[in-house]
Amino acid sequence: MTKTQIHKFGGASVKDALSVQNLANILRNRLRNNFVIVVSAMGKTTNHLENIISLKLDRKDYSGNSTILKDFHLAICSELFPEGHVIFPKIENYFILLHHELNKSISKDNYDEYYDRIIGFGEILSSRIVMEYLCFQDLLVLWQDARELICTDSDFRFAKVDWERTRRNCQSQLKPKLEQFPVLTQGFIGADRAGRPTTLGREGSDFTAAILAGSLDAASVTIWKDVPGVLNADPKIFSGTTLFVELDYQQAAQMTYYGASVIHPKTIKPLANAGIPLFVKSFLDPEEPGTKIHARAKTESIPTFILKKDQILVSLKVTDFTFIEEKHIHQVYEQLQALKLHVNMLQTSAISISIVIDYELFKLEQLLTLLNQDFEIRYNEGLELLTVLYPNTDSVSKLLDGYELMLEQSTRNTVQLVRRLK
Ligand SMILES: Nc1ncnc2c1ncn2[C@@H]1O[C@H](COP(=O)(O)OP(=O)(O)O)[C@@H](O)[C@H]1O
Ligand SMILES: N[C@@H](CC(=O)OP(=O)(O)O)C(=O)O
Repeated sequence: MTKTQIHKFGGASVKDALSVQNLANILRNRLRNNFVIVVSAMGKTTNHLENIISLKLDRKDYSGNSTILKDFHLAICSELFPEGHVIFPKIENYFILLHHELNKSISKDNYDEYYDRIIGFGEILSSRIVMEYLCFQDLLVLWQDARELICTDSDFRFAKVDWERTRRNCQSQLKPKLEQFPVLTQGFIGADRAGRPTTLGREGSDFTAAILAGSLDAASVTIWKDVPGVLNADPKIFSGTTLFVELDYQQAAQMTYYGASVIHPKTIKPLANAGIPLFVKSFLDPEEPGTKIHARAKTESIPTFILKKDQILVSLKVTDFTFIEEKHIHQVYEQLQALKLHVNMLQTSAISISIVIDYELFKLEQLLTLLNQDFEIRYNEGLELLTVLYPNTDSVSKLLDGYELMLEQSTRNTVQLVRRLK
């Protein structure tokens, strides 16, 4: 029996009608049974849905934004399908459902659960359009709701996978279908044990592909991107980048840990555990080999640059004339964990702790409230965290031109700079 292949197409690869046609062309000679297609929301749909949610939270009118989103999807369908195709009433129905959900009440207390009920509409719309288009092109695929497969806890927006149940669902529900047909499903979304929609964290569709691969003992995962593969820096920010032909799991995981957004950070672990290779390929140049991430890769230690924007540097100073001790770090980390905030960089001195965190709605003010009894807190927003792996003098010297250095940390193989535009 042929082993399953998983192919994931992100927002950029389904951002308009031409992209969907390109996706169909990529799949035309590849589709077979035991083949799973995972798709994300089209283009920037998830960001648009996030805007709608925050308008709703602020009790502002979101109807114009929702009309724009509907027209965006209908316009793509108009280019892909003839008038009267079944997709048009389907899209209308999804937007009726979306409005029904949006009409429910939202507050800071139920924000995360509300968010997960709304945000997954992007993936549902996209997967339905892509599936109908493939079938319309005589490329028969079955549509599968990922919420029936990916079982999670109820930690809305950051749900953790229940691996055992997910594997059971994949083996009992998905595998029999796959033996006969290719199946198309959504990334990013799942459901808790009560069937309530959950999500795996922003940009989590790569992770979905890895979860399905692990649960189906797949042969490989391919994620299709708008870049030639994994490069030593984001080509949208840095010039003269170099393609990694191969990476081992550890090097790839390290890059994603520091913020190389080409692969979601949780993607590598399930694949490494099962020894499943990950291919990162360009949907613009599908016959090019891209990057292969696997256990026996010949790795290159070339300078690698990773930039994280929207960073906040928080400095917490003890107020009782003691020095920083383990208990202070423990206290800070406990509150960060409660707020689900991840520390991108930590530095301690005699009397203060400095942490660098991502900007997250409401979170900074909550952190300040939780810690301002015991610490004098200062913070700077709108910063960048630049990590250089395998640095050399040449590669680091120019990184501060035009920037003010706020914090620096180096090890033998890593330099991290927190910088602010002058
Ligand atoms: N080291 C890197 N190599 C290649 N691309 C990178 C790297 N770091 C960041 N990127 C960015 O990742 C983007 C692709 O990932 P992403 O936008 O998440 O794709 P999608 O949402 O379509 O799955 C590229 O367009 C590029 O700007
Ligand atoms: N659509 C979701 C999930 C995702 O993974 O998207 P993409 O594959 O386009 O990064 C998001 O934007 O967060």
